Amino acid sequence: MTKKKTGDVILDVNNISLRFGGVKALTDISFNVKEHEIRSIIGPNGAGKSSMLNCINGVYTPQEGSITFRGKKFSHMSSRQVAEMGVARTFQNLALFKGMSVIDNIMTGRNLKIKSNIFMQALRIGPAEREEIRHREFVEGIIDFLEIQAFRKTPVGQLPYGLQKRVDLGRALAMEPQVLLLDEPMAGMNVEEKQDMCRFILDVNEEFGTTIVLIEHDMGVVMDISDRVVVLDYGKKIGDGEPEEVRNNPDVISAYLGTSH
Ligand SMILES: Nc1ncnc2c1ncn2[C@@H]1O[C@H](COP(=O)(O)OP(=O)(O)OP(=O)(O)O)[C@@H](O)[C@H]1O
Repeated sequence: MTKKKTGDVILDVNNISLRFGGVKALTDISFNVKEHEIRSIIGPNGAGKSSMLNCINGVYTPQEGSITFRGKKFSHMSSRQVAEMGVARTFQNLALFKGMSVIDNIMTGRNLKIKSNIFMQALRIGPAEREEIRHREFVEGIIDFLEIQAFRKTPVGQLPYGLQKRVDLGRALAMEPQVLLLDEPMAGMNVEEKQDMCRFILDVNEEFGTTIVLIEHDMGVVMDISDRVVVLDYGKKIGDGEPEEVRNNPDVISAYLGTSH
């Protein structure tokens, strides 16, 4: 297999520590993510993976450390500011509007891009109407890409779980992100749904050049699609490298087998 070409560092996590009262969720974590890379974060339950993602996208503010995005360093940033910088996220527990249609859910991902004010949008006048048409066309493109045309008007709550996860991915893609954070995109899926999701993640990465940071428990998937993997255990980094390197790391093996605790 030819080695994929990745670019410069787009996201640099520097010495992040995060505590909740007495619980050390993350201790002095550093790693970087390169442009166009699929970078996975793995680790046993409670290792700190979601906390790490929450620090990157501004949900949690770490007590120590900083995150540099395209050379711009920040230690406190709101989720909105992070989104405006081109970082989108999907959620472990879906954050969709169950009563709304697929198309309307994906449209919510365009919110940051909508320029006309609420008054103009409500009346659908002039530029607001043209803008809405442009955004809807963009969203239709995502619906085609994710092969969910048949469900465009279906309320999301009526779809099987695997398709709801796909809609969540569509909502994140509607933001046209440079970096996409995926929190367990395949959790709870059957084998076929996992294969589909894998294909979409690879296509997003290859066709749009989107950098992907992935949390996933399925080791087969992680080892198959990741360029590099960072491993956390009890909030500490115990491994970092290409899949083969990580797979053979004795600390990683013992963390997964439970022999180190
Ligand atoms: N909001 C919170 N308040 C208090 N403790 C928290 C909070 N979020 C996470 N923690 C704790 O921080 C540690 C890391 O949790 P986190 O959810 O980041 O791990 P994880 O690797 O994503 O786990 P899982 O694979 O089970 O989703 C755990 O001990 C957890 O209980």
